[in-house]
Formats: sequence, C-alpha cells, structure tokens
Amino acid sequence: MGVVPAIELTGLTKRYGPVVGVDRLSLTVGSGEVFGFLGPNGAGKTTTLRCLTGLLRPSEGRVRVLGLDPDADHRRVAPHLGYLPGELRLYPELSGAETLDLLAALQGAPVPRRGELCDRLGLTPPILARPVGGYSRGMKQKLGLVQSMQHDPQVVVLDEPTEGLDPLVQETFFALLDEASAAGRTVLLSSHVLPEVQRTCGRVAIIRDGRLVTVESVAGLREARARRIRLSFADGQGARALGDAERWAPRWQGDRVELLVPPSEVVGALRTLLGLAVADVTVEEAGLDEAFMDLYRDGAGREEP
Ligand SMILES: Nc1ncnc2c1ncn2[C@@H]1O[C@H](COP(=O)(O)OP(=O)(O)OP(=O)(O)O)[C@@H](O)[C@H]1O
Repeated sequence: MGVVPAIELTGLTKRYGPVVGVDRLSLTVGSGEVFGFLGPNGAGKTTTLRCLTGLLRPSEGRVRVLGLDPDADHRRVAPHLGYLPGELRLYPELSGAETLDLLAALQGAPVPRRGELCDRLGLTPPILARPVGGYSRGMKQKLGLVQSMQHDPQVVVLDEPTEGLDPLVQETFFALLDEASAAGRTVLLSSHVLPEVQRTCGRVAIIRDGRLVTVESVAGLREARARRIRLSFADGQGARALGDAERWAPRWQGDRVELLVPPSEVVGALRTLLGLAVADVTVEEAGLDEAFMDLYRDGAGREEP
C-alpha cells in the first residue's frame, strides 16, 4: 500500500441528534504503529472506532483505512481489518468454532492464524466445541481477540481488549501486539488501563468531549512529566511561606511539603527552596499516570472552536 497511512481521520464528526460524539477529529496512524486511544468515559473513543470499522457513518469528515472508505468500500476493507468491540455480542447457541467461522465469513478472508491464536490463548478444541453462551467473560474475550486477528489483517482495532483477561493471558496479548507491530501491522487500541498503554503503545492520542487533546509519544510524555520535590523541615513549625515556590501549588502535610515542578524549572526551584531551613529533600519523577491524568482533566492543548 506504499505511503498510504494505515488509518487517516480528517475532521471526523459524529452527531447523535443533538449529542456530539466526536467533534472534528483528525489523526493519522502509520503502518507498524501500536497506537493508544485514551480518554475519559464518554469521550468518543467507541464512536471513533465504530466509524473506523464502517459500523457507523460519519456525520462529517473523512475516514480512510488503508486508503479506503470503510463505509462505502466495506467489502474491500473487511479482509484487511480486524475489530474487537468493547461489548462483544455473540450468538449463545453457536460453538466457539462456529462463531469464528461466522465472523470469518463476514471478514471475507482466509484465517491463517486461527489455530495458532487459539493455542496461545488457551482456547482448546474441547472449549471451542462448546456453545459460547456457557463461556466465562475471559473466554469470550479471548474468542474476540482470536476473531480480530484470525485473518491476519493489516489493521487491528481493539476496544478495551484486556477487559476480563487474567495477567498471564495479558502477557500473551502484549506479545501478540509486539509481533503485530514487528510484522508491519497497525494496531489501534482504546484503553483506560494506563500501564497497558505504557507497555504496548508507541504513541497515544487523548480525546475528551469528542475532541483531540493531544497526540504524543509515550516516551515524550515520560520526558515531559513533572518532577516531584519533597521537602521536610525539622523545626516543627508546619506550613510556611515558600516564596517563589508557592506557584508550584505546595501540598503540606505537617512539616513536609510536596511540589510538582516542570523538569526545566527544577534547578531554579531547588535554589529557592534550599534557602529555607530544610532538613531533607528528595526529587523524583512523577508517575506517567499523573501526566495522563492532567491531560484527562484539563484538556491541555485543546483547540477552541
Ligand atoms: N447510540 C448513541 N446514541 C446517542 N448518544 C450516543 C450514542 N453512542 C454514543 N453516544 C454519546 O456520544 C458520546 C461519546 O460516546 P462513546 O461511547 O464514543 O465514548 P467512549 O469514549 O467510548 O466512552 P467509554 O469510555 O465510557 O466507553 C457520549 O456523550 C455518548 O453518550
């Protein structure tokens, strides 16, 4: 497919009557990327993924998967696209194997990876022979993962893929993502689980209220994250004036104070603070989840209309 991006959204807008699910979202994801899609509840993640897989028609804007319109060109896109919905609905009376056959027919492609994926995820032939109505939540999720990759698609779209999976199976899933990326496949992964995103994704987009807040590399987010400076004072006087350092929103607990300071300002902050009667000081990186949380909460960098 040459230089055609695996996924390209241009001004994607989806309205449900008066409710705007996604608002002018533009995003490009290249081949071989494992791309994270994050945002608080109701941010528009599922809506975006449904537009990407041709299940919803955009109100405005353009969606391209491998250069094709997944709505108008559904039959051409389907063999190259895998999708795990957030709420997988299955026919309870069909067996696991019949379910995979049915979904393969909809994908319109051979399923060269089905056996290997079932093996690795522990879906044995006796399990696959049972009706899925009797499957546990984790077993259903595994079946969902197998169907999303059984036809070895170029682009895999996963909505909350590790829901219900035990930690061992999650490790297998992470290995599958690494392998997919190494093989030049593209994975778009919507998730609320920050360590999972940190572990698997190269870049992440954060959306909020249907709008793109930021697109960042996970490494970039890590570098930009604030440093946590903790100071303690030995004289038992509790909270006191911190001079210039007040602007980093000090949080006091008795004689100890904590500040979150941008990396470029740490040295200046320490100069100011160490002029006070400090008994002890530590500086450490704040967690990546805090960087995410700030973006979730504030919508930093969000464009106004
Ligand atoms: N079928 C629908 N009819 C009306 N409004 C809808 C419909 N589907 C989604 N919405 C609205 O669109 C917005 C985005 O919802 P969406 O399900 O895409 O969010 P999400 O980011 O996937 O949320 P979550 O993390 O809770 O799954 C919400 O305000 C939601 O109420």
